[in-house]
Amino acid sequence: MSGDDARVASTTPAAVVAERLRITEIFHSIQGEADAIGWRTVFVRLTGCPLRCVWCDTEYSFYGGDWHAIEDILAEVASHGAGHVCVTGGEPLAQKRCLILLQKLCDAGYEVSLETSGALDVSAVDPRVHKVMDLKAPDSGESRRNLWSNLDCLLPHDQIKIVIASRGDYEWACSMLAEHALADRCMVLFSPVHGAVQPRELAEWIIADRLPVRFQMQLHKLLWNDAAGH
Ligand SMILES: C[S@@+](CC[C@H](N)C(=O)[O-])C[C@H]1O[C@@H](n2cnc3c(N)ncnc32)[C@H](O)[C@@H]1O
Ligand SMILES: Nc1nc2[nH]cc(C(=O)O)c2c(=O)[nH]1
Ligand code: SF4
Ligand SMILES: [Mg+2]
Repeated sequence: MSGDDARVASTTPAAVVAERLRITEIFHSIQGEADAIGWRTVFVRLTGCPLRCVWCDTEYSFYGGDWHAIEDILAEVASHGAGHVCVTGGEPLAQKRCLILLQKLCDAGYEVSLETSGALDVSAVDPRVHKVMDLKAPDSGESRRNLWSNLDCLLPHDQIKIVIASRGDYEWACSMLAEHALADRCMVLFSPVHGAVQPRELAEWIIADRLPVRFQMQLHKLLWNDAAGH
């Protein structure tokens, strides 16, 4: 194939349709986490995750799912008429073509957020995307997976989230806050593991220590208990 043929082939509808992602669910709800909390949002949950946080609330996204063409995902997102889209998982960045989805969602004019574990390189994520990047605390069982070089890829509109299961996790989070000057980089969120640490206890620790972080609870769990698809 000549160079020109290759260019034509790469822009045919068949090639576009070939850009597929494995998806667990697409649903329309109220954003329950991070800076866009409260906005009506369409969630695109990608299947698969290389981590196994012990308290993970979306284990149902580890396996299964269905292949969807990116153009079909865009059409389904549009059908809900929301201005915000949240790409989550599973670990969305475990599928390389997630980067294309993020770019196309931004091109379509949505306010796009990406929930990511912090274990995979975020450097190629479209800069228009608001990254919500976890740092995994020790009780998750996955803190060795934190990719610390990701911190230098964060933009002022991004967020760092630490999900806290115990006083030990809290103290680790305080150390990371100081050691990596986290609050100077972007907004930092501390969130209790649902059903583990008492939310009020975490709130009181933050107040007592005068931390420059934003306390966060998962709003969708208050609204709909633990129901999937919300
Ligand atoms: C299910 S994860 C999917 C995206 C990505 N794998 C990650 O870990 O960020 C989305 C968010 O839910 C949080 N999360 C998962 N289980 C939780 C729980 N039991 N309590 C509080 N937050 C939880 C994660 O820490 C993460 O911030
Ligand atoms: N309502 C609602 N808000 C969310 N924000 C982040 C979620 C996630 O699972 O990543 C989530 C979710 O599952 N539901
Ligand atoms: S990285 Fe995210 S999806 Fe994967 S196990 Fe941890 S919380 Fe669950
Ligand atoms: Mg969730």
